[in-house]
Amino acid sequence: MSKKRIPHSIPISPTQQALLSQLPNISLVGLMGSGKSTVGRLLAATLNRPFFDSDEEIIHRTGASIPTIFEFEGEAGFREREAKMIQELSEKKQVIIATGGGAVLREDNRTALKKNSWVIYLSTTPEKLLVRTRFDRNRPLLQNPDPLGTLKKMHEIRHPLYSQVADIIVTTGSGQVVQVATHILEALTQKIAQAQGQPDTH
Ligand SMILES: Nc1ncnc2c1ncn2[C@@H]1O[C@H](COP(=O)(O)OP(=O)(O)O)[C@@H](O)[C@H]1O
Ligand SMILES: O=C(O)C1=C[C@@H](OP(=O)(O)O)[C@@H](O)[C@H](O)C1
Ligand SMILES: [Mg+2]
Repeated sequence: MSKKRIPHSIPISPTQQALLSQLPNISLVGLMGSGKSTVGRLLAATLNRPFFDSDEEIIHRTGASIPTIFEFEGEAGFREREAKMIQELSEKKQVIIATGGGAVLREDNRTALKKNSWVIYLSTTPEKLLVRTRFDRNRPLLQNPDPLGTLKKMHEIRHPLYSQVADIIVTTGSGQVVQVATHILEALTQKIAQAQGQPDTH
């Protein structure tokens, strides 16, 4: 798969920047490979906000990789660490948060995310997700003989939870990372302008 160059940030107008600066936290949810980490980083750079990736924070705190945590503590141990991290990150102000794909499984996590965030669900087909994740050994739940079947099952279970928690649903279909982030910025601008009873700034 050819690696597309992802820019550091997306140019936006000062008016849009000012409008978007009024938003609370922005949290990204969705299945593995939907782009939460990649798109989240780009949004954060564009909006000049700190970026926190739940998985990366866990790795940083424990000094262990996600596969190692799964190996020694099982999925249950990882979910405990994840829940603590989601609670902690949710308390921050004006940040961008990329969650792990399974964060929505716990009601407490969903409540925490909703409390201070506008939540964005990056929705993609299991087939597309497989293409994006198939050579990545860092997702222990997909290291089995039927990762597509796993992604389909996860989609079935989690899609209602992602949808339930989301303020904005973005179907990332064939759109590349920059297009997805641009679309999110437009959707956020429209939504905040609406909330304030102002016309859109485009
Ligand atoms: N919209 C997209 N189009 C193409 N590739 C994408 C898109 N979103 C993410 N990717 C790629 O898919 C892989 C997984 O993305 P990542 O951000 O780690 O997903 P997540 O954090 O949701 O698991 C990365 O290589 C990333 O560059
Ligand atoms: O969907 C999941 O259950 C998981 C998703 C991963 O994060 P990404 O969604 O960023 O890949 C990571 O938290 C862990 O491997 C479990
Ligand atoms: Mg991620």
